[in-house]
Parts: sequence; structure tokens; C-alpha cells
Amino acid sequence: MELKNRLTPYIILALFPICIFTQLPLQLILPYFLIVLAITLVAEEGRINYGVLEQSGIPVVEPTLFLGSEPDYHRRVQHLVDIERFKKYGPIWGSYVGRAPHIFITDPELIRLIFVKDSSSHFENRQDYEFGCALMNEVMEFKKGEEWRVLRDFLSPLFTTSKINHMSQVIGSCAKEFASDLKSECDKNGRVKVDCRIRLTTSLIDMFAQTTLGVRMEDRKDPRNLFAQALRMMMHGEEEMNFIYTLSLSFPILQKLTPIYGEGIALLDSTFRNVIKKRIAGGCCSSTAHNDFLDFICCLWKRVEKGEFQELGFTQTTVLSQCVLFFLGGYDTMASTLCHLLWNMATHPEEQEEMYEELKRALANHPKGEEIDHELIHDSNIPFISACIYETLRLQPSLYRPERICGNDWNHEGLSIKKGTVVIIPTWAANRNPKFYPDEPEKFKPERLIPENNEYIDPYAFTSFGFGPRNCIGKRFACESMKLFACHIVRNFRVELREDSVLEYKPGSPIVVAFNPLYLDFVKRNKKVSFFTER
Ligand code: HEM
Repeated sequence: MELKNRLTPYIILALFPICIFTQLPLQLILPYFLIVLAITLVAEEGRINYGVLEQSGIPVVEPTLFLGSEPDYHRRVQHLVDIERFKKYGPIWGSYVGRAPHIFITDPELIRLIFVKDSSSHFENRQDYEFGCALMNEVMEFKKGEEWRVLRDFLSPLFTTSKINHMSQVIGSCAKEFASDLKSECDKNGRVKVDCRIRLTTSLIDMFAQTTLGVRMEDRKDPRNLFAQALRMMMHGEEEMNFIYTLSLSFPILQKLTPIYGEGIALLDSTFRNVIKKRIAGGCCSSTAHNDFLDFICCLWKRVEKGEFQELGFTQTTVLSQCVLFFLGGYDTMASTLCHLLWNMATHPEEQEEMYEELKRALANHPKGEEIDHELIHDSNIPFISACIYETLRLQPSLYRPERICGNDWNHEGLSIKKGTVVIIPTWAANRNPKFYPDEPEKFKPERLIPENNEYIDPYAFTSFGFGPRNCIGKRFACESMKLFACHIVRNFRVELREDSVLEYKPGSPIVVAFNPLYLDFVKRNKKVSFFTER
């Protein structure tokens, strides 16, 4: 940044007293200068990285005096901002998010270079986060270097094909139960109003409890269930962001002073702790063990207790944090995608009917009878339904800004990225790039992602699960679960818009897309329509 711009606020502050000096009593001048000095130091702290992006050779969103380029971060829906910026600046731009310089990239080749090719040498980690809460600070997603590698290697075997096949049965029975619960709530016309996000998050949390911990949620049908509420609180699903959050982006010390995670933390800590202790008492890490997520976690717990991983600073909290991560990383992203899928179905009735017809055909040809299971939901059996899910993931990805922090200065064809710069894929913008989705990229058109068509699409233009060694570890688990839930819903219901149906995003949501309650009508299939209502 030019020196003249850098000095502007101080010049203003210095000139101000000159105008009023003559009227000020002498004893007020010293406090005045101390205040000016304090403001200057604070402002300079917020502006500490100004100038870095301007050297990169890309368009930069003009920063404000000391709140970066996003002084109203908490009031704007960031993924929609990204779409606007893509239209304004093109495939790459810079912005100071608070004090941190960010570069937003949408070009598939650049994404490949940064997220895959030069990942280990230059872009291994995410930026530092301080949640003011140990349970969140220790999750693998925000760990760095060796600590991240050890945890990732430890958890990856949970997502092998055979493990997912194994979990598929449990996921399927949760999806079936989701549909049958709603059926039992339908009125005499076979219709029920559904608050999609609440219903899906509650059901998915119960599904995670079963697949990862081998337990069921008590009063699982009740959205006020305390465990579910604690998890929802962690995702800020029900809370508005305020100016303090925006301020903390420029002055990270505030993140420590105003922790954003409340009472829910203690409940999660004690729940996971109890489940782990119970499983250890019952036997794990042996040939008779369950061989599931909880067993993996218990083995890690025992090794930490024995003093292993001391050099990495792992504690019992580190282990508990990975349980939190699996719930948080999984339930909300999937609920968000399924809500968007339901919205897309309700607003595209023809596509919805095509999904239903395809499912009927697949079930009729299924060697195992009319059972929705792991084999049935293979893409080759339900290509259109799968394409509807992928198209939803393309248009409305739940994690809207996968990121890496630049660990060493990096240069490529005139683009220079300085150490400490955060590189972001703005997924909502990248997935709408008309160069790679030429046929009305803003529209829901599932046929473009049917297997025989999608081979022409650059894999780095579909950014919803991130890329490289730190891509989404739960991608296959998520696709399996979402297909099972989608099939059970499509088989049993037609989803329809109501008068109060709106898809309205909440501003300022960090990390995951948040929206106001989405109400849709679920109408039972195969029910004779009644033209009369009872008096
Ligand atoms: C629709 C569902 C989902 C979407 C759209 C999604 C998306 C993402 C994205 C974009 C990232 C960042 C990738 C990157 O930076 O390159 C990520 C990371 C991650 N996801 Fe997912 N995810 C989903 C479901 C899940 C599920 C079900 C789980 C766990 C069971 C999960 C666990 C994780 C974890 C642990 C990470 C951090 C990986 C690391 O840093 O090594 N996600 N996810």
C-alpha cells in the first residue's frame, strides 16, 4: 500500500488538534495525545498487513482505515459476496478479511497447483484459529504440520470402502426411520409441514451417534434434545453474528476474550468422555472389538494415557475433540446439502418426478427386492438422483471457503503470494464459472452431472469437497448418507413449496452456510388425493 494511504489516518488525527489547539486548556492536551497515540497503535495493529496483497499483481478490494476490506462482514452473506466479486474482478482477487490478507482463486489449474502440487512445500495448513475453547482448538481440521498428519493418518482408515459398506446399513435404517416418522405425522390429506433443517439435523446427529459411537440419542425425535442443541449451538445455527465478530477479525485478541462457544461444550465433553470410558471398560483394541470409530478413538485415548504423543502435545481433550469434529464436520454440512436438495426438488417438480421414476425402476430391478441399500444407491443404478445431489453440491456447497495459508513465498506466472497470505477457494463462485459450466451455470440442471456428461467437466472446477491431502475426509461417507436419505424421501414423499417457504441466508456465518428456517410440505406418495375436506 502506498505510504500516503498508510499515513492518512495519522495525518487526520494530527491535524485535528492543530485546528483546536488554541481553545484547549493545557491540562487536556496530554490526555488528548495519549488517546491519539492509543488509537494510532490500535489502528496500526488492524492495518499490520496492508500492502501485502497489492504486491501480488491482482485486483484488491479496497481496504478501510483499519477494518480490512470487510468492515461489515457480519452483515453480509459471504458466499453471495464471492459471486458478486467473481463477476466484478474475474477469476482471482484479493481482500483483507479483517487484518489477514486473503487471495480468492477460482481457476482450476491454479487450484491444482496450490491445493495439490505445492501443498506440502508451500500450502500445507489452514490459518490459525482461536476459538477460546480447548475442545474446538484441538480438532484435526485446525491442527498443523505433524500434529495434523498423525491425526489424519489415524482417522483415515475409518473411511475405507468396507467401513462405509458396514456403516451403510445403520445410515439406511436412520433414513428409513426419518421417512416413516414424517409419514406418521401426516394429516388426513397425507401432508406434513416440515422445518427441514431442524428435522434433518436432529436425525443426522442421531445417525452420527449410532455410526460413530454406537449409541442412540435419547428422545431422538425431539428437536429440543440437549445433545442436539449443544451441537447446533457450536455451529451458530441459531444465532446472529455481530460487530464484535467483525472486529475480532482485525484484532484476534478479541477471539480469546469473547469465546463464542458456550454451555454446550461441557455437555459434549462429558458425553464423549462417558461413552469412551464405557467402551474401554467393555473392551476395545482387541480381536473382539467393534472395529468402529469409537474403537479407534478409544485406542488413541489409551495411547495418550500411556504418554505416547507427548512430543505433539496430545491430551485427552485432543481425543475428545476428534469426536466433536466428526459430528460438527458431518451433520451440518449434510443437513445443509439435503435442505438445498429438497428446495431444488420443490422448485423443480419435473426433475423431482424424474427422480421418483428412476427410483421406482431401480427398485424393480434390484436383485435384493425393494430394499434401498448400499448396492441400490450406486451411481450406475440411480444416475439422475446422484446427479441431483452433485448438482446441489455444485450450486449450494455448504462449506463456502476451503483455505490454505501460504507457508513460504510462492510465485507462478506473475502471481506472487507472500508467506502468511490465506488462499481461499470461493466455492460458490468457482462452481458457477461459465468457462467450465457454459450451460446456464446459475441454474439447477442435474443432467450436466450425469456420469456420461460430467467426464467433460474439469475435476478442479467442482470444488465442494476441497482438494489435496487436506480435502474432505468424510466425502464418501457424506455421499453415501445423502443418497440414502434422498432415496427414502423420494420414495415416500413429493416435496412441495408452501406459502411461507423461503431460502434466506444468514449473514456473517463463519465457515458453513447458514439459513433461516426452511419450511416445505412433504406429501405422501401413493395416497389417493381427497378433493373434500371434513366439515
Ligand atoms: C455434504 C457434506 C460435506 C461437505 C460439502 C464437506 C466439505 C468439506 C470441505 C470443503 C472441506 C475442506 C477441504 C479442503 O480444505 O480442501 C472439508 C474438510 C473436512 N471434512 Fe467435510 N464435508 C462434508 C461432510 C463431511 C463429513 C460427513 C465428515 C465426517 C464424517 C467430514 C469431515 C471433514 C474433516 C475432518 C475435514 C478436515 C480435513 C483435514 O483438515 O484434514 N466432512 N469438508
